[in-house]
Amino acid sequence: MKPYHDLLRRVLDEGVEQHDRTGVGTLATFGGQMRFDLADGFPVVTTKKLHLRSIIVELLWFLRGDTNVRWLQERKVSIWDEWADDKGDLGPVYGKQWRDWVTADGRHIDQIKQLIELIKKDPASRRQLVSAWNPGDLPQMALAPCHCLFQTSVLNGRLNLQLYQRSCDMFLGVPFNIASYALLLMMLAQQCDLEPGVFVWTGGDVHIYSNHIEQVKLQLTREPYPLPTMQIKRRPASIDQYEYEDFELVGYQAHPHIKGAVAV
Ligand SMILES: Nc1nc(=O)c2c([nH]1)NC[C@@H]1CN(c3ccc(C(=O)N[C@@H](CCC(=O)O)C(=O)O)cc3)CN21
Ligand SMILES: O=c1ccn([C@H]2C[C@H](O)[C@@H](COP(=O)(O)O)O2)c(=O)[nH]1
Repeated sequence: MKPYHDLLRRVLDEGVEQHDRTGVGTLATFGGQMRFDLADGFPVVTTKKLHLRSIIVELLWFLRGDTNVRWLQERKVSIWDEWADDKGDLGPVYGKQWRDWVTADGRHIDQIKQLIELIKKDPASRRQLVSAWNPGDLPQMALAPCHCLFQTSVLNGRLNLQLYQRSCDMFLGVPFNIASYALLLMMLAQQCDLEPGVFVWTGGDVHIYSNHIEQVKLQLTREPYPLPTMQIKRRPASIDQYEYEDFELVGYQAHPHIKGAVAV
């Protein structure tokens, strides 16, 4: 996870103080990139223990097309609670845009299904994109999408994926986002009979919240462990049929968890 530590260090060293929407305040830089070759192991932070169950359940929730937190809460995942209304709704966030984007002329587009069909039919296509950024729907969303666009590419029988994340909470959100998209890449590759390749993470406003600075400094004193491997124990018939029990992270060695408050 050297790219992650290097970027944390860069934000600490070069970040400028910024007053942000939440009122907490950040150290911010603009533009950053990290590359993780899945052949080198599964990219999960080892300098603090990550709660991988929340990450897997959240990804399955996106893929269900779900935008209500009840399904997450039934599985003891509370990371979206602060943004939900009293019915548990978040508005047309990721799940809606990925699985049921509604066009101006009333068509319903399943971007994930179309992506898989396109990768299989035309692996050389340079149009393998999924967007959660739907300007018409933004006012109804509880939070504008942070991981807003991703593209895949097939080279030498390997599926690569690049994410564009417009706003990046380096201490809390980004470790979740890296692991989540690495897992999505593995699932897409499995469904398309390809090997997982490189995950490229590209960030816009890359920041550390002022109440995470001490945690980040502690984290950077720790020596990373070798990366674990992620095993998908069966090949479900479609992207809709993965379950939490299908995933096993093997050999995850990590330093103790470090707590940090989420800025709402
Ligand atoms: N400020 C902010 N940062 C984010 O990362 C973020 C948001 N807001 N809003 C929407 C989602 C929700 N996400 C979250 C929210 C909370 C945690 C969090 O508290 N993580 C704890 C463990 C919590 C758990 O697994 O139950 C951690 O220590 O990583 C992580 C991502 C990512 N997003
Ligand atoms: O997956 C996610 C979701 C959210 N974040 C962070 C990035 C920002 O700190 C906030 C969003 O605030 P905006 O004012 O809408 O930019 O949440 C993340 O890192 N990853």
